[in-house]
Amino acid sequence: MTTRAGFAALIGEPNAGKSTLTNRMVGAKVSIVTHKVQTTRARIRGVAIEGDAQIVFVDTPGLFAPRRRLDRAMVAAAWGGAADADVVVLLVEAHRGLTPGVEEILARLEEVAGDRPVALAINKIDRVKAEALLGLSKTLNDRFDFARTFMISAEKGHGVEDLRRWLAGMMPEGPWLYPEDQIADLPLRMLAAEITREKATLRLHQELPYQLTVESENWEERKDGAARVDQVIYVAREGHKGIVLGHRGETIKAISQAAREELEDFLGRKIHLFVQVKVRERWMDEAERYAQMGLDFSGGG
Ligand SMILES: Nc1nc2c(ncn2[C@@H]2O[C@H](COP(=O)(O)OP(=O)(O)OP(=O)(O)O)[C@@H](O)[C@H]2O)c(=O)[nH]1
Repeated sequence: MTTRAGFAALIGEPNAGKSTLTNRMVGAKVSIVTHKVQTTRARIRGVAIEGDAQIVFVDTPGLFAPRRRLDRAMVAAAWGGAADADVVVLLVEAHRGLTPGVEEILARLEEVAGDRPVALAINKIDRVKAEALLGLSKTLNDRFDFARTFMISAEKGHGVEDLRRWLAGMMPEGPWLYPEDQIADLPLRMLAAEITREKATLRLHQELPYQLTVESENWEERKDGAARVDQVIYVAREGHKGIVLGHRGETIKAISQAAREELEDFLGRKIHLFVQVKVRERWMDEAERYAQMGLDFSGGG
């Protein structure tokens, strides 16, 4: 069987319905969390499976109205995410139409999308009359050469299947990017890995900033509502292991404690976090592989 896999970037103004749509396409579990994650830093919203295709929805955090410096960096990352994707979906709210915010996106869409196909999804069609929809579709299609236009209601589910099927067909042929049993909590794993990486970087005072990666290898839901998370901090050399461990393991203890606290705070639930250190000399290759997928775990910027 030929499999397909790739990345789809969802862009749109705040409130356009990106989370609700992801929810619909991916399954209920991740959405609650990814919605929160979306406002911060994770780059994957969720993974959908449609027939033999795997569609990875890439996040575009804080795409609009940058206020602080950090936000500007996030905006750049957001557009970067769109540029790395195989296909871009622009979500526009049916009842709001061509707002200044949508104008702003359209102005940069060509530059960002390059030769990648861009689909238009007019969302919240349950809020307007059919006549209004046709007018809006025409207005928007006059402004940009969309590969397809979908009329959807992410909330009610109308048109979502069509969109997902189309996206699946747009994915390049290739092996699936994530094992099926991991996709439900992938955004959680990534978030947890990013937090630990950040704590390690802070703690190590730039000693090994570009030379460690963090992976959440196991995420286990417990009956009592807590989760057990097993992570590995990978370093490039044997000698680096001691630096991360610290005297009598004090450094890694401090790192995992800080990471656990932030993760618990963020998710509002109890987390049992176990962090190990391992050597992986070829991690640079891995970092490159992730970069090709539009991800950046290396922190090397
Ligand atoms: N009536 C209607 N409401 C919708 C539809 N899709 C989303 N909404 C609502 O629109 C609001 C925003 O939806 P979200 O999915 O959170 O939007 P978002 O684009 O992820 O928002 P940000 O994360 O702030 O960028 C929520 O109250 C949704 O319930 C739809 O098809 N119809």
